[in-house]
Formats: sequence, C-alpha cells, structure tokens
Amino acid sequence: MDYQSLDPGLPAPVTAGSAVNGLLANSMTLLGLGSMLKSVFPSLAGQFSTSQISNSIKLFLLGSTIELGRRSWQWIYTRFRPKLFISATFLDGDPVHEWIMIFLAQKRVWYHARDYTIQYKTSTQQWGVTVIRPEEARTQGDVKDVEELEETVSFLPNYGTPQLFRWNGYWVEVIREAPQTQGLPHEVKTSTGAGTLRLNLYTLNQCALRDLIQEAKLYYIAESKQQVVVRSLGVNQGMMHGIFGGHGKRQFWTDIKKKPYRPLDSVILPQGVLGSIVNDAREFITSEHWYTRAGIPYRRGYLFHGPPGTGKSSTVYALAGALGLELYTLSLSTSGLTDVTLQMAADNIPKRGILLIEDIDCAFPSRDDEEEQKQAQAKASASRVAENMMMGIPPPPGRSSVTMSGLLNVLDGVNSENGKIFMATTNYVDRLDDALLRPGRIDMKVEYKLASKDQAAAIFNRFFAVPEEVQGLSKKMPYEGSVHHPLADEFASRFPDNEFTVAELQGYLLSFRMLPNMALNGISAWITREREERLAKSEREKQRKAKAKEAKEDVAAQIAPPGMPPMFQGIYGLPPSPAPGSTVVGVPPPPTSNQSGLGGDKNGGSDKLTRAPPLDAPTAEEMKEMKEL
Ligand SMILES: Nc1ncnc2c1ncn2[C@@H]1O[C@H](COP(=O)(O)OP(=O)(O)OP(=O)(O)O)[C@@H](O)[C@H]1O
Repeated sequence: MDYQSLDPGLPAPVTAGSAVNGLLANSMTLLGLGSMLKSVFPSLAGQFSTSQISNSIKLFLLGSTIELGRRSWQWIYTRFRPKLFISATFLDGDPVHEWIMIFLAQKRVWYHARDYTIQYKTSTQQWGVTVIRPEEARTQGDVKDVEELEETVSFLPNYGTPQLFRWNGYWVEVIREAPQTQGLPHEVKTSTGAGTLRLNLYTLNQCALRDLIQEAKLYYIAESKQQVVVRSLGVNQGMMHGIFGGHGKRQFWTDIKKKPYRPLDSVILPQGVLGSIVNDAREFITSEHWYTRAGIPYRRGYLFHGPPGTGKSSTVYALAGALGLELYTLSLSTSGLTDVTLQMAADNIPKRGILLIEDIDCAFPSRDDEEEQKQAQAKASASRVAENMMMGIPPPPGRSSVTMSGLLNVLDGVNSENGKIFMATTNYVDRLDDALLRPGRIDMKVEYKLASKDQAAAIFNRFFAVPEEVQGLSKKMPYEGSVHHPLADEFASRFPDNEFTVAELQGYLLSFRMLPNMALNGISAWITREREERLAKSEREKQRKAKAKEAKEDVAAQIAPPGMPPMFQGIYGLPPSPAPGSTVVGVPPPPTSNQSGLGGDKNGGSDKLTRAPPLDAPTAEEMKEMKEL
C-alpha cells in the first residue's frame, strides 16, 4: 500500500530510493535505452515488460556506481593515508626490535596497559615492563620491595591493544602483534616471544622515525654496557623445517641471553697477552677505511687454543663487553645445521657482531685425518648397522652436516667482509685443518697455557686484595683494578708453574673466599691431593682402556665367523688372516675353531671372559649377502 492509494491527491513522498529511480528513468529516456533495447532484443521484449528490463538495468547501474565510489575512496585512502603518519614494523628476533622494546619499557609506554601476562623472569627475558612508577611506589610503601618484585617478575602487556604515547612532541601509537607460530611444530622456536612491533608516528617528518630509532639504539648501548648480549641460533628445528619468521624473513639469532659484563682485568693471562688481543681488535674496528683503501677484505679472525679451563671463553666475553660488541655463538655440531643454513645464519650477523664458534675442532677432523677416519667409520658403521639391524635398533638421529668447505665459504664469503669478527676456541689446535688456520681466516692465534706463578699471584690478588670501599658494591658493577695482597707472593712461591689450570686454582680459592691465610696454608696440601688424584685417575683410565680393548677384540672374535675370507675380517675389526702358507710379522695367526680360538689365549690358557661357542662357517647364500653388504 502506498500514499497515493490512500489519497490520490497527495504528492508522492520523495525518498532516496525514488530519487535514484527517477534519476535512472530520466537518464534511460534521455539515452533512448528503452526503445533501443526493444529493437535489439525483440524476442526479449515479448517475454519481459519494458519496465522489468529497465529496472534490472537501473539496479546494474546502481551497483556499478557504488563499486566505482568504493574504489575511488580506496584509491584516495591508500594514497593519502601514509601521509598522515609514518608506519614502521619491527620483526621479532631482529636487533632493532630489541632496541625499541627496551626503549619502550624505559619510556613506560606499557604503564597504561590494562591487560598483562605475568611470568617469572628468566635469564632469557630481554625486556621488562615497569608498571608501577617509582614515585607512586614511594608514596605507597617500600620502593625496594617494588624493585625486587620487578627484578623477578615480568609484566608483559598482551598483544593487540594499541598504546599511545608522546615522544619528542609527536604522538606515537605502538601495537604488539602475536608471533606467527600457527601450524608450526611444537618444538620450533622462531621468535623471542615478544611478537612483531608496529609503530605509527603521527607526523609527516620522515626524520622523526630515524631519530626515534637512533635514540633507542643509544639507550640500548648505554643499558648494555653492564652486560654482554649473547645470541645463539633459536631455530635449529625451524631450519630443518624450512620455517620463516614474520613477514617471510628468516630469523636465526632469536635465542638471546645477557651475561653480566666481565672486566678485562678479571681475565688473568701472562703479561701483555690480553693487551695485544684488545689492541688488535680495537684497531680493527677503527680501520675500516684503511682496509677499503688497501683492498683487503674487512674482517678479522682469532683463534684461542689451549687446555680446558685456561680462560679462552672468558677472554671472548670480556673482550665483547669491553668493545661493546654482541656475540653470535654457535656450535658446528648443532643438529640440523647444514652448510646452507650456516651461511644464512652468518649472513644475518650485523656489522661488527662477533661470530663465536667454541670447540671448533669437534665438528670435523683435519683433512689428513679425514680419509683415515672415513675408512674407520665406514668399517665401524657397516658392522654397527649390521649389528643394530639384527637387534632391531633404528639408525642414529641426524646431526650437523656442516663441512669444512662450508665453513671456509662462510669465512671467505662476501658478507663476512662486512666488518665481522670471527672467534674460535679449541682444546686441540693440531686437529684443525691448515686451510682454516691460514691468515685471512685466522689472523691471530693465541695459545693458552696452564697457570704460571705470576698468574697464581694475580688470581690471589683478585680474590683477596679488594679494597674495603669496593667490597659489597652492587653486583651490577664489577670491581675493576687490582691491589697487591701481602700474602700473594708467598702463595705464588708455593704454587707450581704449568701444572694446574686457572679454573682449578679458582675452584680451590673459592672455598676460602674471605680467608687468605687459610688459602695460603692449605695450598701445599691441596697440590699433593690433586697430584695423587690425577695419578689414580690416570691409572683407572689405563685400566679402562685395556679392558675396553680386550672386550672389543673379544666381541670382534665372536662376531667374525671362523674361516671368513680376509676381505670381510676387516669389517669386524680383526687383523687380516695371512694367505695359506704365509706368515705375517707381528700379527698372531687367527684362531681356528678346533683351537676353540674364541676361548683361549695365545699360550693356550683359558680366558677370564665367558665366550660364545664358535659360529659355523657361512653358507654360499650368507656369503652372497655379506658381499652385497
Ligand atoms: N686466565 C683466566 N683468568 C681468569 N679466570 C679464568 C682464567 N682461566 C679460567 N678462568 C676461570 O675458569 C672458568 C673457566 O674458564 P673458561 O671457560 O674461560 O676456560 P676455557 O679455556 O674457555 O675452557 P674450555 O676450553 O673448557 O671452554 C671461568 O670461571 C673463568 O673465570
């Protein structure tokens, strides 16, 4: 029912719909679309009335007009929106992300958040959030209590809620987005958990964003002075799964730890050694232009080698702290690490980051040994696999497949010229390949030795000659500088040169932390005890080795069937049996079954171990299988 049917005299009310209808009808009349349609589709005109066709066209035109309007708005919005504010995204795991997070925590941006996740602070926690202002805490009660709480508990504002704050006269909006881990295997760690950060800076001044990042970086550097940032590969599993971090970028160094800053002079080395390392590294950092001008790749490699517990790692950490550099540490035996992922991880290290590979000898043997080892391994694995197969044991899980040439490529690669410092430690320098040790890859080799008398005196001073005003100071500010203790020389004279490591000596002194006299009086007894223990240990080790050798020979003799052709005896670790009629000097003849060879010693006596009965000679079919193996 409409108005006209109620009262034909009333003028029809003007609605938006009727106005559009009228507009479309007029335009159709003007364009003569109605008559045109009739002439083009006479058959259609028979089936549908002119008004039905014109209504459909009206609808079509209306839809087109709306879509056109929408697209025009989108076009205008996308062109003009970025001009209203500058937007920046910071990916989790990237160093800049951490600068910004710490900067935001310092600016107390999260103070106004109302939605938190509270968790216990661990050593990997990188950024805490201050939720109670110290001045408020002061009025509320004990500031110390609040500080202590914030040292142990993390207040993490939840994802998604934007926070607005003022910085340098600009309004800045910050949003944390959840890390994209959906669908990834449980064990994969692709982020630090802080999530992606988005900043919207309400200004048209492009420099504002740069200034904000610069300020965050400076703040971060000042904050990190008391700490050494150590990053390690956080996506070992992810690398194998080919996982990408947020925005399709691979994040490698997401496992972040902060170690307390270690003063350089807490590392006690022979006179001049530490100074030469520090000077070399400092000179390198400041001579980029010289390297460029001379056409020499701008990188530097250091190798610290020597017995365990002599201060190699301590040197690296103290050096990183003193130079304000971050450490990127990896182990070449990391499961799943390949040449390709190693290269990508190394490429992701920023300029002047230190790539640290500890125990570099563990990954592969030197090339000379490689061939020998390959043969030994082939033999061992053939017999092991065969034994395991018999016992139904699956093959061992995959381990690192980094090769020597892969590592050399990383050290020589284009990106490694980017001011990168490479440091490696090893207990066995002789096992390293010459190719790795050549200048250009390793430029400075430093040998670490067992403690000397001088080092003993220095470490004694370090423990006991701390001035009273320094004792009990904040743990965040380690004491630097040394004072001479009156008992230090006497202590050093009782300590033998080159027999114990600094770590061992440190262990001894730790039990007398405040008691220098007792440390001095007990040192000779400790040395005697240590020597006796070492002797006993080496005796035990000798016996263990002898037993292991005996057992191995025994097992090999049990596995290898008598009468086995010489070519297969090697697989079981047996010496080859001589050709009939020949004698091999120094190699005892293999036992025969009627000697009950698996049970008697060479003098015909019986063995202590119980032995399995001799196996029958292999059949032709078994021989064929063994050949295939
Ligand atoms: N020269 C040294 N000066 C000061 N402390 C040392 C020194 N050598 C060892 N230490 C102490 O001994 C412990 C082990 O030292 P560190 O890890 O540096 O030895 P390392 O040579 O790297 O051993 P490894 O080869 O087993 O890695 C640390 O607590 C460190 O403080």
